[in-house]
Amino acid sequence: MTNMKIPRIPTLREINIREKRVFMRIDINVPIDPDKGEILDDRRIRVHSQTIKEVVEKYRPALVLGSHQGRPGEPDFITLEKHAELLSKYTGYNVKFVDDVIGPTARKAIQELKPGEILLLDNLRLVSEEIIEATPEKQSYTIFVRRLAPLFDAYVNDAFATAHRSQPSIVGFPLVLPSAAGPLFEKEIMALRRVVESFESPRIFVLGGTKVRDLLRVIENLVRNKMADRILTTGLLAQLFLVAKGIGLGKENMRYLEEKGILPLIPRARYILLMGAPIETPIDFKVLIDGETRNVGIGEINGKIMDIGEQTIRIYSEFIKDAKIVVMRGPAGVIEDERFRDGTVKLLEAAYNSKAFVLIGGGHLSSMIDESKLNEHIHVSTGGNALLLFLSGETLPALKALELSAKMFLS
Ligand SMILES: Nc1ncnc2c1ncn2[C@@H]1O[C@H](COP(=O)(O)OP(=O)(O)OP(=O)(O)O)[C@@H](O)[C@H]1O
Ligand SMILES: O=C(O)[C@H](O)COP(=O)(O)O
Repeated sequence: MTNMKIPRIPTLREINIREKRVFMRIDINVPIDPDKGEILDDRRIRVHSQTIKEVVEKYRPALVLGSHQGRPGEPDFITLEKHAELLSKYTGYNVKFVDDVIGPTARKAIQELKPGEILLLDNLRLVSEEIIEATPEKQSYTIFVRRLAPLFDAYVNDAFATAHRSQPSIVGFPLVLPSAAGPLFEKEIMALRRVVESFESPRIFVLGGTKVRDLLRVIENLVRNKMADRILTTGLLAQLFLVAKGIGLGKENMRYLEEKGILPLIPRARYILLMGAPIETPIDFKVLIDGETRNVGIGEINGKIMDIGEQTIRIYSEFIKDAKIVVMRGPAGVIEDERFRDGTVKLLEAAYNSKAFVLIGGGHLSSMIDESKLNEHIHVSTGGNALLLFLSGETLPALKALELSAKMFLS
């Protein structure tokens, strides 16, 4: 158990959105094929569609949806036309789309929306202010918020997966509009209580993917709050810790880590190890060399590391099987290529078969779940790093902003 307390946040039962004009922040940031620009997995869109449908049927708001997709400069930074088509398919409503966010076209579309209708704005990160992190107070003065807030009666945050970003669409609106957490957000917080308020151990965290900077912050919190018995590393995080341990990964992998801006994090990773963090690293990898895949031990790495190896899968699976709490975020390998999905799939299988309470987070990782294997011991979060930062003891900016909003509009 940790000394964390989960703040009370306003829900839809506490604000009036019936037939009102509502801005609902969702997170339909989904994995995108870097070459074709196609949506690789629409799980987040399906999950949000269910909630959107419930809200529209229950309250008939004129509902304006906003989400980001990717980050400027990355291949997955695209506009949201395809997202709107899938939202229409899964909600059964004709979800209108406007290729604008705060300009005159968007504002006109918002003002013309009628109760029971749904409009999706374009990628919120097309507005430069949206990629800047600042306090809720500062964000409430952005052009973004000042342009759109006057058009709405209320704001709903259903984007748990972006709750760790102190960006205008997450923390700016709650200070100027009556606000609440959406149904999905509320459900995520209930699941997290199970992990935070339990004594059960061993508590295993399986951390992978590429958002290494975010993950180091999580690990530092986990160590400080004694939240983890073991941290099993995969993805680029595993490579960083191996380098921090002084294990050579070969030129090709070092060059890749440099391109991804990961090498400057080596001292921080070394410090985490010196602090005695329970970090486990792979003992073998699946590599790509001259177009062939091979399983190699960490003493003999050549070729490009693409997934964790067979021995590591076996050892990590044992830890997962014997755990009481398992938290997983980020894939173990380059899952866009089916040759490198074994690590991710096998660790997920260990989680399905474990007696532990399992929390699975992250867009790419969630896209690999076999939904037929899920059971009541498994909560699939829409959040990736938001989930982890919360679990590791950080106050999520979105929760702080909703708490401030409740004090201003609901007390
Ligand atoms: N060894 C590896 N080398 C290069 N890329 C890797 C490796 N292992 C995993 N990846 C990449 O990690 C990416 C996903 O990382 P990310 O941190 O975004 O995970 P996620 O599950 O989407 O979490 P979130 O939802 O928080 O983004 C995939 O695009 C995958 O190709
Ligand atoms: O996938 C996620 O973690 C959320 O959508 C946040 O995305 P970001 O890391 O680009 O802010």
